[in-house]
Amino acid sequence: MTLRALHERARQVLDPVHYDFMAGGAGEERALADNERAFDRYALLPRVLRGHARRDTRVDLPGAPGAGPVVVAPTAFHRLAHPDGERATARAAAAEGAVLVTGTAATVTVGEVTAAARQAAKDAAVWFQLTLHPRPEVTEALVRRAEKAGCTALVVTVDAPVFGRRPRDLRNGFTDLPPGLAAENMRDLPGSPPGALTDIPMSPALSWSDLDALLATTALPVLVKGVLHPADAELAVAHGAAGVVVSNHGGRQCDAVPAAVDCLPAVVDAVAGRVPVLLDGGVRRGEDVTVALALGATAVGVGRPVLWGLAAGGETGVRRVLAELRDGHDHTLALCGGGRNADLTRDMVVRRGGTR
Ligand SMILES: Cc1cc2nc3c(=O)[nH]c(=O)nc-3n(C[C@H](O)[C@H](O)[C@H](O)COP(=O)(O)O)c2cc1C
Ligand SMILES: O=C(O)C(=O)c1ccccc1
Repeated sequence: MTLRALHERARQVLDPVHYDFMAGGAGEERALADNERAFDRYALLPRVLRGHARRDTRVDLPGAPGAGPVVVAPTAFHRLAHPDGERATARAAAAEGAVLVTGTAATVTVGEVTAAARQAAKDAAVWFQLTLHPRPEVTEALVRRAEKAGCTALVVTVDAPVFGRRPRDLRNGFTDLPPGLAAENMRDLPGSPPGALTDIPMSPALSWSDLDALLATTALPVLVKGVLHPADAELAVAHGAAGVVVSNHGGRQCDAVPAAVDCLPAVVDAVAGRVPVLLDGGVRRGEDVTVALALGATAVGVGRPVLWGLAAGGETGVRRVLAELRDGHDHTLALCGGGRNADLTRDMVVRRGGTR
């Protein structure tokens, strides 16, 4: 099944309210639409006769040496898509050599997620996405859970000082998980009542000093996710981030922002090779991976396509999505005369309908 067919199947099998939660974005969904459209505006200018007989598209990421170039971006509530939820996603990512970012809003505990990943591949890398809690002791408890589970990096989401306003969810009245599902990592945290807690507090009071505090409590590498402005990328590196994720949260936060991939080159320039730069938002085919890497990304994240694969076919569906993106990129790299991702350079990306 193609990625498009998996999406169509997912739309058929999902509760329409949950489909809307996954597919939708903030405001008029302009940022959401632009993430995908932006890739249509880039074209690749292959180089020829480069003599690379073999290819290797693996990348080195914090806590994940030799990982595939496609990372599973953190998305909330996988058990809405499939009864096995994040367990199925973890097995699929591990089997395909992809880093899985599980997180604060997972419906399976981080310990069960890492166990499922390791069962599928003993060297599987799982990262933990963290929503910084206004009370530092809560954040710290989450970090301890991720460390104990064997996560090899943390990803701090910084583009959600407040929750985005999403018209589809407001119209559908989607405010809570169905009975039996919960944000399992949020159970029994310090100062919270025992039992399930689906409410993940966001805080506009957070600042770079909260990142400093986090870095002081963990030895894990910490990536900062949700950077669009090059000055923030510079700050993230200066504060000790091990990586920067260029992302507009899949168009789910501020609707007025540009497509994530359009923000990538300026961030890559600001970071100047000091740490890896990842890109997520709108990656839907192997060629999109190639374009992002040619523009300077070390790896890309995918959100919704993984949810469509999960809803349509559980572990198998997710494996299809990850394999298709990885193999599509490998094939495009070959067509561009490359043997390694580093053979893709920015001069090989031009505007469609013109030359630069
Ligand atoms: C249903 C859904 C839930 C998400 N939940 C989170 C989350 O809990 N934390 C986070 O940092 N990003 C979250 N994201 C954003 C993704 O990590 C990623 O930035 C985005 O999905 C990438 O765009 P794409 O869906 O076009 O690939 C979510 C995205 C979706 C679609
Ligand atoms: O929906 C999202 O984009 C998201 O980031 C999120 C975070 C916490 C709980 C639910 C969703």
